[in-house]
Amino acid sequence: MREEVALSLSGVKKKAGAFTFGPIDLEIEKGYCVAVVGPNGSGKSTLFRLVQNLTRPDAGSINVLGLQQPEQEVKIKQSIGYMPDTVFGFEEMTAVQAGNFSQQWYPSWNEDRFEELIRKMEIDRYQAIEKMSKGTQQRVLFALALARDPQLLLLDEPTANLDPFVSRVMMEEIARELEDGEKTVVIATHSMEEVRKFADYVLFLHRGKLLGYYEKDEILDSWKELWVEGTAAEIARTPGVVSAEGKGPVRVVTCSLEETEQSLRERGHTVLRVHSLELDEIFAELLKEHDRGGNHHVASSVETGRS
Ligand SMILES: Nc1ncnc2c1ncn2[C@@H]1O[C@H](COP(=O)(O)OP(=O)(O)OP(=O)(O)O)[C@@H](O)[C@H]1O
Repeated sequence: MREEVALSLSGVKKKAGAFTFGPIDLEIEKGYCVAVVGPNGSGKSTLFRLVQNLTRPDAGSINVLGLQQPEQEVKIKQSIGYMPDTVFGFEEMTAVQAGNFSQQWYPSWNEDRFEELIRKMEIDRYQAIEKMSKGTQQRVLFALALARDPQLLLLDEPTANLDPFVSRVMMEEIARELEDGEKTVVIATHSMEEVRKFADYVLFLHRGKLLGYYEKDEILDSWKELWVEGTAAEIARTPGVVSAEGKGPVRVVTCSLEETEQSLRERGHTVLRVHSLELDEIFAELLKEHDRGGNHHVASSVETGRS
């Protein structure tokens, strides 16, 4: 049976000055955590803004939890807990005032949860948000997003400016949100620790384009670094090989370990060692490949679904 879709983008495109987002086709299933990773300016925040109709697309359609943008924008907003990367709209309020303001708009608002988060995040209840440090403002945004008890949480670099202690508390709270598998959580992040800890899927963005949408465990299992006897030129043509560099032994990066190993063996190459790659190393390889003009992993990876 087809799993329910939390978020679907079809042919979505947005031009903003010199930057073009998309066109992007994407489906995120309900109940999973997706990490959106990409260099500065790759379009992570733009994606979040498009989903909420804070930015209007030039083309394409966006569906959130079965509701269509922009026709059902209000219902969509009520189902989303959005933590933006900066405060906007209620800077003069205190955290408590911002909470009171929010609960008028969000029927699922959970005041007990808000109070709990204020306490755990050590937020000053009576200080104006504009007077708070950047990190404390982030804590408020986080508490406001989670207290909405949303079906879809969009977190834009949640721990970016936080000290390690609060960062840890926040990560525990994110883990708690994911516990019952009911919520869909999308996190834009530069933190590979967050990706490792939470993500079921990883969505790679680069210059507004989708470089790939992968199941995290699958990408970690299939992308490997091999050290192989032979020459880079002959090994480069092996199925699955993304790059082959150096001489005796050759450093090979594959996106399809089994296929590459089998093919190398059949052609008489000895694989000396196989190493795991970190997600940021895989991303760097994807970027290099994209810049070389090859993006043959993208189409298949976007279709990759949970079995
Ligand atoms: N309102 C706007 N008008 C014009 N350009 C914009 C606007 N908002 C964003 N951009 C541009 O869109 C591009 C993508 O920005 P976006 O904030 O989505 O990237 P990001 O991946 O979230 O970056 P970061 O990791 O730095 O947060 C950038 O080139 C940015 O300058």
